[in-house]
Amino acid sequence: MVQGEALLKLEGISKYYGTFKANDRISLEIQPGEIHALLGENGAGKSTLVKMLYGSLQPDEGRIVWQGEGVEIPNPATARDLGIGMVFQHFSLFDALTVAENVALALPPGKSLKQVSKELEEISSSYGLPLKASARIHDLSVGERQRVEIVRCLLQHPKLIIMDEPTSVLTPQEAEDLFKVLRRLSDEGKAILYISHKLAEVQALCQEATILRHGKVVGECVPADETPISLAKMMVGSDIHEISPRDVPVAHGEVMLQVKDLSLAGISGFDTALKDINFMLHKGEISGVAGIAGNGQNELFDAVSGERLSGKDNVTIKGEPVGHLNIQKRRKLGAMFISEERLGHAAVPEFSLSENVILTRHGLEKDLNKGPFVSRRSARKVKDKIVEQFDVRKGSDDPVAQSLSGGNLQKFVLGREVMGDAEIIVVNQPTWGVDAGSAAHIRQTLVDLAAKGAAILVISQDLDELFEVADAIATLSEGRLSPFVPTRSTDRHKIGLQMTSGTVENA
Ligand SMILES: Nc1ncnc2c1ncn2[C@@H]1O[C@H](COP(=O)(O)OP(=O)(O)OP(=O)(O)O)[C@@H](O)[C@H]1O
Repeated sequence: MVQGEALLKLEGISKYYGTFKANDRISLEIQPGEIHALLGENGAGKSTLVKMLYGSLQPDEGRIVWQGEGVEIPNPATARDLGIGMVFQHFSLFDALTVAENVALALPPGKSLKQVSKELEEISSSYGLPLKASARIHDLSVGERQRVEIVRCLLQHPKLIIMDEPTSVLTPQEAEDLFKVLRRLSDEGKAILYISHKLAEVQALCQEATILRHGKVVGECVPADETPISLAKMMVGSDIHEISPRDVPVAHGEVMLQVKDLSLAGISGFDTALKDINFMLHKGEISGVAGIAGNGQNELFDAVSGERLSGKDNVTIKGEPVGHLNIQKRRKLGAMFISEERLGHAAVPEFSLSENVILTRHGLEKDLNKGPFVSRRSARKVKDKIVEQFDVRKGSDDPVAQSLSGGNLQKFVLGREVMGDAEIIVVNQPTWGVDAGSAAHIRQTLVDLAAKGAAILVISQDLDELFEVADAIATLSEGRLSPFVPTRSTDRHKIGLQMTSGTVENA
């Protein structure tokens, strides 16, 4: 590689899905040691672009120049051989295996497990990413799992590391630790391509940014010279909306949802047991449950929604015991549930959007039911309404759910559930992977619904989000829920510490 030469140069890269152009003649340059942000709204084409760099998709047009030479990257193994590593947003580790076994699987064969263990412990301690080679993945926190991914990537000696929303699963303290590691990697000459919707962190960390809109490069900038608002404006092409919070403390109205003495053992070895959970959710109130993923969030959601049954009196909706009732019966009582896992759980991947409307809204929306039949025309109308109100971007009129970008599918699923007259809304990670403009829209929708009297429980790992919308916050740690405290009487630091301490007293 010639001195002063770009590490990576993309020249007019395009990618089509059918006739839809997801990347449109993208050009960008990354220098060695540069932390380069790739920004853009949901569906702007970021994942499509990095998949081509990692060899899991092939460009239809354009050239990838790596260290001064044109290259083809037919598969991830070639990307790794070239020195391009990726830390995935959805962790790709095997739960039942140890750290060393997971790492060994990604390395070329030939090294003994003992050798791999030694190397990984050396690299992990030298970078301040403590890990035990013999630990089983299912015993690790989400932050620790991310460390495994990073160490695994570092063992392949990458010159460029692609990171897709790495802090979305971390506490503020863990995110700070990660930034230290990334700055050190950059000082050592490793470049990082960093995708994030958190614009403040992009400003603190990244030296350069490329902004995509509708598959095209619409700008390049030095993030530190911008503000989160000006960055968001470049991405969206117009001003983004700021949340207008309710400034009056909420008077405690009628109890809409109550969870009482709820303890549930984990079903498999990998679930978290819920331990003596107690709380009340009142009319017009937004309560936020903070916590690091894997501390019982999904189990709590499942128990409240009826995905998993409990004792009859453990859960009540408007005073009626429902612990023994399934999710459809709880929906009929006016409650809506939006799960974290969009594909497969909240939406059927191979179904069109209108078919996905039918899934949760049949029996609730009058027009959808024509006697014993379902009206597809009405389902398409409901779909159009959601798409318009929640600005869902898609490649065709009624595409299958799995073709939407992550953030757009989230907007669709949330829109589907909150349309209509839900009195109680329970939502798990409402804006995970959603861009800044749409996240603001979703949060505003929740605040407005509460102002109209809905009782809302928001389970979220995003503390900024909870501080923006919630009237009261509790933390979930190792299956125990702390008492709710009014948001204005606590702060991010205290809640962040409580999330990691695991010593929370139950209410
Ligand atoms: N397999 C596919 N088939 C058809 N269209 C697709 C497919 N994958 C992505 N798309 C479309 O391509 C566009 C770009 O998607 P991509 O996932 O690259 O966006 P993104 O910028 O990474 O979004 P997000 O921030 O939501 O992850 C979207 O409009 C999406 O609907």
